[in-house]
Amino acid sequence: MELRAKGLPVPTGSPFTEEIFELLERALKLRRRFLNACDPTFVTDVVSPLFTDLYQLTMLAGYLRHGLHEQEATFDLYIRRAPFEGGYAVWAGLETALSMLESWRFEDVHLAYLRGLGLFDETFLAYLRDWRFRATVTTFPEGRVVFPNEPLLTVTGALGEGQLVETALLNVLNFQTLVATKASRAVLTAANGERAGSVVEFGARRAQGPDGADSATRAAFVGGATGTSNVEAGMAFGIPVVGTHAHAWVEAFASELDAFRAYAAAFPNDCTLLIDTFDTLASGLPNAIRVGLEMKARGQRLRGVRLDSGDLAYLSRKCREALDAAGLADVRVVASNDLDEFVIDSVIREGGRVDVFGVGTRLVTGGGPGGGALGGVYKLVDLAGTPKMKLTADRAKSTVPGRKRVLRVRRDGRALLDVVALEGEDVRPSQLVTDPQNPLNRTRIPSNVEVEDARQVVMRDGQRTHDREELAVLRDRAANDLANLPEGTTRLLNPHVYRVGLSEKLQDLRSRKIAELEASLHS
Ligand SMILES: Nc1ncnc2c1ncn2[C@@H]1O[C@H](COP(=O)(O)OP(=O)(O)OP(=O)(O)O)[C@@H](O)[C@H]1O
Ligand SMILES: O=P(O)(O)OC[C@H]1O[C@H](OP(=O)(O)OP(=O)(O)O)[C@H](O)[C@@H]1O
Ligand SMILES: O=C(O)c1cccnc1
Repeated sequence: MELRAKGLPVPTGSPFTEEIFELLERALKLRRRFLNACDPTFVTDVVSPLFTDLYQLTMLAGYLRHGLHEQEATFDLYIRRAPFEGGYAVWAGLETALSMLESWRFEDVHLAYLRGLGLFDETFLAYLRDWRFRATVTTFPEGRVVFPNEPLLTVTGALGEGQLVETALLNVLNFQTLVATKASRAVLTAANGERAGSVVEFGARRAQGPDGADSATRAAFVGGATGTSNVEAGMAFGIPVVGTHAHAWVEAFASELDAFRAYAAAFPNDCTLLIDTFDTLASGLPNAIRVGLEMKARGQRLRGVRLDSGDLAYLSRKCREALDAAGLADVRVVASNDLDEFVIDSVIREGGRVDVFGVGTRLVTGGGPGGGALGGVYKLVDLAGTPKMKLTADRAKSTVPGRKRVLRVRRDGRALLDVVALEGEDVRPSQLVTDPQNPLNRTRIPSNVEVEDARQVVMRDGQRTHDREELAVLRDRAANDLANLPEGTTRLLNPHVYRVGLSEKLQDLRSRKIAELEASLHS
């Protein structure tokens, strides 16, 4: 039928009409703003306001029915643990999330689908038709280094608006923060080398779907990767695209030498040769050196050689020695093959001479111990001026009620600790702060420090309060923060635990609330 000609799948017996498919096409176009956090002109496929868990919609319909949807609610988004058993996280995905909040509208096609579920009445669907995100968002700037147990992002506005965006906010911010943090770990480790290496991201083929790949590329760049092999993300976000060639190129020619010469002829200004197709030291390296010298004689430069198997420390040293001895000291050694911060660390400790680390799978999937997913949560902490909290069996892990501010305490520019206080509360040196996970662990804010608000309002009435920030600004912010943490905070193994403390008033509120809830449970 005609609809098939449009390339859209038509389920057998589908109730969809031609008109609805027109609407679907329009909705798909609307989705295109989402990933495009840094270049509003770029068009890519994105998510709609149906990117939510069904229970957000059922709760919202229920709030509407009971007249609660307009009550002013405050939700805090936070993490309970730093990813990768590390000491920090790099806050990423904010621009993406804000683009989404700004653009979400329920189109006819969405409403038609929801109607078809048979769960919702027309009053609710009419409410959704006019639904806009008009709330206030307060958060850390993107790229900032952040810590567990502090509100990273706070939404204040109508209950019905704050509730609906939970799933998408968590999805975007959890994933990009995970990947940016992973990237920063590889980048900091690589930078410790004798010839400080850089990290480029090679993960598209192993990422969780195309949108996962694009988001991961963006986040990896915020975390300090210098380039990507993902061309779509390169275009969307203005990230430098980089690459070598694959084994297939070598296999496609009669010999490795022919393949190298052909690549050099095709890309004289950007030629990095993969030297492990047959035998790295006996064949790949000598052939690459031969081609490098031929290029040099033509006034060109072989840019690099890539190692993709074997002991990368040993082989990179051998490459460096042979390249230097041949007068090709400016040819860089690129390494890839299941890299992560731990392999990079090992290669460097063993005297490896790698200039560029191409990191794929373990970066874009945020894999490794303590990784896989970031467990950020989004909790209601105040409703119509009444602080709210959720109790857990382990009382110390219960949520922290109330509307808050977060302060970063620095000395000589270096971050020392973060204080979570009540909104409007004055925070000064020498005040006591309490560990959110252990009320017995208290400390005083030191003297001779600067105390600054760590978060700012980035969206008011659903509109951004600032222009979009360039990706390069976010990345510089992350690099600068990472360089100004207490010693040991970025260590891979058993890092220093950066202190986050609750102010006295906030701790009092939390204790009172726990006592109240416990009393009501036992009455
Ligand atoms: N010096 C090193 N220290 C620690 N790990 C290393 C070092 N060199 C390489 N590795 C890692 O060792 C693992 C095994 O690499 P190796 O090339 O031997 O096997 P492979 O991955 O099966 O090879 P291939 O990709 O050719 O199938 C890879 O994850 C690689 O990142
Ligand atoms: O190892 P990653 O960190 O994911 O980096 C990307 C990998 O992708 C390519 O390999 P390819 O997909 O061709 O397979 P391979 O593992 O057999 O080399 C490349 O040669 C890297 O090894
Ligand atoms: O350009 C490369 O070398 C590359 C790209 C993707 C994956 N692995 C390697």
